[in-house]
Amino acid sequence: MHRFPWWAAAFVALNIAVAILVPWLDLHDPYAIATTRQFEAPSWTHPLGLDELGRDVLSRLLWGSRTSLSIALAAAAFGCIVGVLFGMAGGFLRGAVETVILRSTDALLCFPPLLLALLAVTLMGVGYSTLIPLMALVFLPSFIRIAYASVLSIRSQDYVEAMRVLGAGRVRVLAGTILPNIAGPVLVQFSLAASAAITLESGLSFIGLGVAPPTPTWGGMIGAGRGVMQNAPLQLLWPCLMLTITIVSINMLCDGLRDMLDPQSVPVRLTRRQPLPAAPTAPAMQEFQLDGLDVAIATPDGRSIMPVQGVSFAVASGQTLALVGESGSGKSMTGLALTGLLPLNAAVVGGAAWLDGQELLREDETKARARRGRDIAMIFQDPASSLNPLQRVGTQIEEMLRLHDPGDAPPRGPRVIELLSRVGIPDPARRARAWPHELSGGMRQRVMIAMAIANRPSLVIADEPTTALDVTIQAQILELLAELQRETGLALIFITHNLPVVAEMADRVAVMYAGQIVETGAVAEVFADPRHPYTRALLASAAPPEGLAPQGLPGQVPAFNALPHGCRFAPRCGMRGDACEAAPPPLVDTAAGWQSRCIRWKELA
Ligand SMILES: Nc1ncnc2c1ncn2[C@@H]1O[C@H](COP(=O)(O)OP(=O)(O)OP(=O)(O)O)[C@@H](O)[C@H]1O
Repeated sequence: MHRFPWWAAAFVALNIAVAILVPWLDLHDPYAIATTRQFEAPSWTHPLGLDELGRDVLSRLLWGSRTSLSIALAAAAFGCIVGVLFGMAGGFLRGAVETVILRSTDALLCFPPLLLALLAVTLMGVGYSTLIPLMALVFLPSFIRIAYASVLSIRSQDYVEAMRVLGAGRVRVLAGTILPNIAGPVLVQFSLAASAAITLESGLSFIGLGVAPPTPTWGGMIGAGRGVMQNAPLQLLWPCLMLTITIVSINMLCDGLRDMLDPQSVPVRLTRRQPLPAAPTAPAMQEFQLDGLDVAIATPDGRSIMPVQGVSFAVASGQTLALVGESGSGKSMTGLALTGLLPLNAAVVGGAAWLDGQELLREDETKARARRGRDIAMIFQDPASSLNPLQRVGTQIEEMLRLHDPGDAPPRGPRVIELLSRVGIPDPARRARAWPHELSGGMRQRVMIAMAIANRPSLVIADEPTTALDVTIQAQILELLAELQRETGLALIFITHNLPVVAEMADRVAVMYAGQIVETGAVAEVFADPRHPYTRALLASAAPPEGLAPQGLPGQVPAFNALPHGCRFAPRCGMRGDACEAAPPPLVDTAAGWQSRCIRWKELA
């Protein structure tokens, strides 16, 4: 669960309420002087005692919060609203508007805040009407910069473009789509500005440039307390304490609000229930073997779901295992669990995996990191976002080599060119110096493959590696993967939705449904005679018999927090019977190396 900082919110709310209601509170007069009662100790009548002029400290502290908070919050809010408006306009409209706004911001930044304060006070005198616009001006550039940079980074995102394609006007796109998406950094900046404004106001009051005495302010109280701190340290303690707690609370509150606005900002961490039990002895039958993998994900309501449950398979050296299934069936989570790259809110909670006889799931992060890219490599779906846009492709491949062979290795340039040439990139010496954006999608995926095989891994996990490419390029990339596999003998786990491709290039297939394997076996056998109704339905929707249109599969994959008690596929299955809904079916052997999770598989054959 996102932990909202309730205590911080309560403190800020209380502080603001006191600042507003202080004239109506039953407090001593903060200006009433009693020179004979200087520094009187705390008592029931004066809970925080009296100050150097015999004035009630509690009353001055609470009246001080009215002064300090009103100036700080008004200045930060004013700077925030104006700064965000200008920053968004500059980032969205670009051109002359952008130039004028940015150059004016630069000019403002040339004035040191203290110098600006001295100038303003000299010209306009001390007081609210000077401090609020002055501080707003000091914080304005930071808001303009934050809003401008955030808008620049998201203005070309697909979801912003989609709003424009749908016909939304500029104001609507700015207010409805861009503003909520830049709210996180703006809120953080607001908390910093509000805290800085409280400190600045206190600092100015401390040196006599803020609100004029005898008006109570925290800075004024700190200034007075400093002079007597040897004899009456409490005079300094109370305003400092108030200042510190207020600043910490405002920062925590703004961080909490940012997390609430952005569901992705702090993923819910899964509380690791127990460490994994010791792994059974390595079966070491195949290059790679996975046994009973369970992955749990924490949900925002504080519970957890199991998007991968009891998944087992093996891949021999030089073989390809295809993981297929509808979207959300747990294929990618399985791949990420094997590489130790699960999101923060997910964890492996059961099972064991062996690669070359070494158990992977119990390794600490240092070992797992050393293994990634060396023994296990992963190829992702979209080469455009997998390559670093700011590094030449040759440098990125070199980096991959250096990561696993640091130190005085022989020059890596020739190996980079050899790798580029091996993945079919023409003129590799020149292409090594290209930026990712200068290459086509197919070329970029070839570069990703070159990076994946650079350290000669034993296992490659390719997660829909051709989905982002056009059909002709898809065929070339698949052919390249098959060739490399023949050459190097690597074991390949191929995650895909494309069943004809599976038929073409995989040796074995594991069909996943709602987090479980429902059928697994040799591709030729499973595709010719599927022994689970889900496999049959998938095949019918992908490659229908001659002359028939593809048949869709009615219904939806069940949500992981509302799984059926019995067979997970039963609600969509034309063959379901009472027994199917009564208990979860086990994965049973239907022949050697061929398993199905259907209790009626014989009727299918
Ligand atoms: N970061 C996350 N936080 C919460 N739930 C997640 C997260 N990532 C994945 N899931 C959930 O885990 C389940 C399995 O997701 P996974 O990405 O493994 O599916 P998939 O079979 O690879 O789907 P696709 O083919 O669309 O990539 C899905 O229901 C998804 O909603």
